[in-house]
Amino acid sequence: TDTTTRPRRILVLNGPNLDILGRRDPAQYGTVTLAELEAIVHTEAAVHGLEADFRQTNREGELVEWLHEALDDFVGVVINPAAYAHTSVALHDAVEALSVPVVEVHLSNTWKREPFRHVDHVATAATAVIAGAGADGYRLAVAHVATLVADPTD
Ligand SMILES: O=C(O)[C@]1(O)C[C@H](CCCOc2ccccc2)[C@@H](O)[C@H](O)C1
Repeated sequence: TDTTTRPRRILVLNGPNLDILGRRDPAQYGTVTLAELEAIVHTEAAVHGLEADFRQTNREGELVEWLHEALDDFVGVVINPAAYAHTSVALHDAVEALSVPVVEVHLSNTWKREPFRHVDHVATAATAVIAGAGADGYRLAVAHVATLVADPTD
């Protein structure tokens, strides 16, 4: 019998333009970089005995295919869909297909910004949404997924 316990993994997904975070537009997103967000996520995941798989892409279909991995391979998902939150029914449907918790995060408070950011197709399928808390929102999102997936027998 396999007595080794496999680490419980969460998937942390980042959408378009988050790869240039910190290089431009400090007014909206501060000086935080994607690498700094990744460090925050790995640290918080470890606090809860979870392992985070942190990814970024500018391609909508890649986000859809990565979400499909959470059907079998992950206990929870944190996603910053970036601008695709405001446009993508495909991401809505992929999130809706999942049975594991999905927590959406936006660095900025999108409700305080341009009207075109007040549509959020991912939010209408997600378990929870954290917007406007900056980098701390990523930490909070990981902590919330940890709460939702906590094993009572641990
Ligand atoms: O607040 C967020 O996290 C957003 O998801 C960030 C997206 C933008 C990602 C970063 O885009 C940059 C654009 C220029 C310079 C630096 C980052 C934006 O389209 C969403 O409405 C809210």
